[in-house]
Amino acid sequence: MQALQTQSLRRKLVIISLITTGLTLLLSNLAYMSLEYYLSRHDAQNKLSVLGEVIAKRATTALTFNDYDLLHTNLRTLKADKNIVRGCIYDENQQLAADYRISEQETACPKLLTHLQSSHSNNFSQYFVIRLERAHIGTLYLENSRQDLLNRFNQFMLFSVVILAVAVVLAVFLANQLQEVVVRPMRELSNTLQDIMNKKDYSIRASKESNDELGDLVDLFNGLLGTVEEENASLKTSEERFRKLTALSPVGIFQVDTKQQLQYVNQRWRDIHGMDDPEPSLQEWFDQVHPADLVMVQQTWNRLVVDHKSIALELRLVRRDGSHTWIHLLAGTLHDRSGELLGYLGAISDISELKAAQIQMEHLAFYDPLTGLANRRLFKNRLDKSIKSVLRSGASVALMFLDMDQFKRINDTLGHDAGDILLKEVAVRLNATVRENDTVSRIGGDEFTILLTDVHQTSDVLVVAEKLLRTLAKPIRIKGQDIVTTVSIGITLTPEDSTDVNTLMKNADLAMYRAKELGRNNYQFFSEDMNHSILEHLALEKELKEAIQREQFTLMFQPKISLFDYHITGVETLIRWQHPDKGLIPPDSFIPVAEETGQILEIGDWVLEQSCRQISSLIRDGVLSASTKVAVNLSAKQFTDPDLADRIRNVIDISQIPPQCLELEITESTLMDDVETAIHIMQEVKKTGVSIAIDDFGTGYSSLAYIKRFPIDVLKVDRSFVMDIPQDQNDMAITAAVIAMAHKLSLEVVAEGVETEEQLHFLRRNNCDEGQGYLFSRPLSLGQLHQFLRENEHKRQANNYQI
Ligand SMILES: Nc1nc2c(ncn2[C@@H]2O[C@H](COP(=O)(O)O[C@H]3[C@@H](O)[C@H](n4cnc5c(=O)[nH]c(N)nc54)O[C@@H]3COP(=O)(O)O)[C@@H](O)[C@H]2O)c(=O)[nH]1
Repeated sequence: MQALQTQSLRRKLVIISLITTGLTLLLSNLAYMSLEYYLSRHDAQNKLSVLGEVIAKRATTALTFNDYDLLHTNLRTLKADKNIVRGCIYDENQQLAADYRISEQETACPKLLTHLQSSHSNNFSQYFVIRLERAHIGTLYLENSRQDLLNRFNQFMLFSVVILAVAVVLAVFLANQLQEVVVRPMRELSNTLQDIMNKKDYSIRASKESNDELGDLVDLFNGLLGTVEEENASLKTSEERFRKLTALSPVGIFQVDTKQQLQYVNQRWRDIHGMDDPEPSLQEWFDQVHPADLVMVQQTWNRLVVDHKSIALELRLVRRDGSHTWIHLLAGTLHDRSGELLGYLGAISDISELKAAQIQMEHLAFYDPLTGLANRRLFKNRLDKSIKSVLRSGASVALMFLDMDQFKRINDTLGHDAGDILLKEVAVRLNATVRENDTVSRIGGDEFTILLTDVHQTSDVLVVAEKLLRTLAKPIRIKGQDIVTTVSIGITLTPEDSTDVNTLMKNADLAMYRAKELGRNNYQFFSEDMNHSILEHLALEKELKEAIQREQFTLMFQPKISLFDYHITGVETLIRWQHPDKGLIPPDSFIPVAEETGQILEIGDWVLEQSCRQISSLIRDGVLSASTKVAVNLSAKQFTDPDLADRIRNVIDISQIPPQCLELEITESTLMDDVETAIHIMQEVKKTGVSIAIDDFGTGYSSLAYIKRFPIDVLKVDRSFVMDIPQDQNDMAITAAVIAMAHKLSLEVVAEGVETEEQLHFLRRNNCDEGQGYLFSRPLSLGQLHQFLRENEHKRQANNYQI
């Protein structure tokens, strides 16, 4: 059977036919021959039995009477049957009585029955008892030849062989015919298939020649070809679509096989890489990856190759021309239908522009566009990281909060572009002063923060702070002018002061406030006391905001008296805060805060407007003469407000007060901060028609050279010089000199804080023009002022003016 499997179908058919036919014939002939032999032998034995019985009966009488002739005659009847080759009759003594043999060649019957045996092995014999009545009187022996049977058998054998030979020939012929019927269509199918495979033409069909099972097979085969053709067509369409898509795709497509060879790349892929190689390799691709991204790319690629996980990554390529391209790469595994891994398919897109925009956006999100410094967000981020790091390392980090002194004034007077130049220069200087690991940021306006990392002792921070003050104090040349700018610095330390970012920022801010309060251009470390007082400050600021909204302020008026004839020359308006819970709050308690927060501008507007309104009504009512002046205090912030002149004009318009009735009191220290600017502002203010008085004169180290240039009208001698008259000779000398000097400059002189007769006499003796103080009157409400003015006028008219 094994050998059969390697044979052609045609041979198999022939062999199977031959074996089947041969075996069938052989078995049937054998069966038939056996049956025939058995029946013939049975017939011969029957015949021999019948013949033996007849001869034995006939021999009874002859043997009884010892008639041997009759016995021989009896036996000679056996001649009629050619197959009986011997016949022997024995008497009761087993002595041969008569015998017969068909020819002399046959063995003669032995004398004694006991010596009798078959003369030929092919013969068969039979014994018959010869009886008389019941007595055994003799024995008949007959021997029959089988030759006849064998002859018949041989003839049959010969016939069977002939039949078998004919059958085999017939079987071979039929098998050949059968193979033509079965194998030929199959061979045609096979040829058709071979043809299709050679030509790759799935439109070829096998021809159907019969309507049997083979015809069905051809139908099925053609049906299968139809399906294959359809699938092939759709595969071709989809391949064509894929080819077009990849050719037109704005995305670079690539395929890598399991041996890590680049199998396919589209044109866009080449364009992105700037590669012209007809067959670029994966190694060439890896060579193009930016060295800084290489490890990350290899690790990610291994994840795809080893773990078969899809990957997505952004990386830089260094193109052949040296330019950098940012790409986004997506890749995944590619399997066939059975799930077998074919390789990896991926897409890349050029995200350089996107990345540039992203980097720009990130820069905008984390950096100050003007100075390029870190912005508040990035600074807080780094501060947070530093806090975590110092908590681990045990070192310290210092946070500095810097606010430029007088930046607004520079911005307002020289313009915003000058302000920008100044900020940029400050940024450069700050950066140059600290170490590379430290972070400098601009968190808004003129506020900067610095993060000093790795601080081991407070003195380190101190050194940096002093260096910063020195560096920034050097003049900066802007628009042809040397600008000197200073900063106030607040410092807090982590983890000592706090480990919370927002608290640290607040601490440093508070410390910076304190530095400002202490006269600017200095640094202050944060402390809990400071925190407390600044919290109060903040609370006050909040309450002030409400006070402005609800107009909780009121004005007091303090008269100024002519020291020649004691008539009222003017009134100084002094603000009070009518607090709903705390009662009347004096200006010293809230004006500095309002000044710092800028709320003073709103409050100052209100004071100006109310002062002019109320005094103008007094003038209209005839209570005050039209030459009486109303003096309003201006804080430094109000004075440097670029809209000051407009505000004044506006108030004059609203209140209808003559401009010459309004006097602005500006402290000496305000003017001395920046003399040139102060002169410029005063000149602008003077254009409105109002007069200007220098308040608190003598406390601000004024240079006489400057005073000469100031366009002022009045000089108010500070109360501190007047109060010790006549006890303090120095004060008396200074006061006298100031009065004389002012008169030389054609300025009127007002002495503040006149409380005693001695002071009054001294001032009169030294020709001081006017006086103001408790000796004449304390600050009065509007009603009280009304009464005071009436009483004063009565006294004057009665010429009995007595203080
Ligand atoms: N920017 C503004 N500043 C204002 C305004 N109103 C007041 N102020 C300034 O507040 C400071 C304190 O003012 P006040 O508590 O009103 O004190 C004034 C007088 O009450 C006080 N004075 C006057 N005479 C005497 C005296 O004989 N003895 C004595 N002990 N004190 C006296 O002096 C203050 C007025 O001083 P001056 O302004 O220098 O003339 C004060 O600096 C005010 O300027 C405001 O609306 N805006």
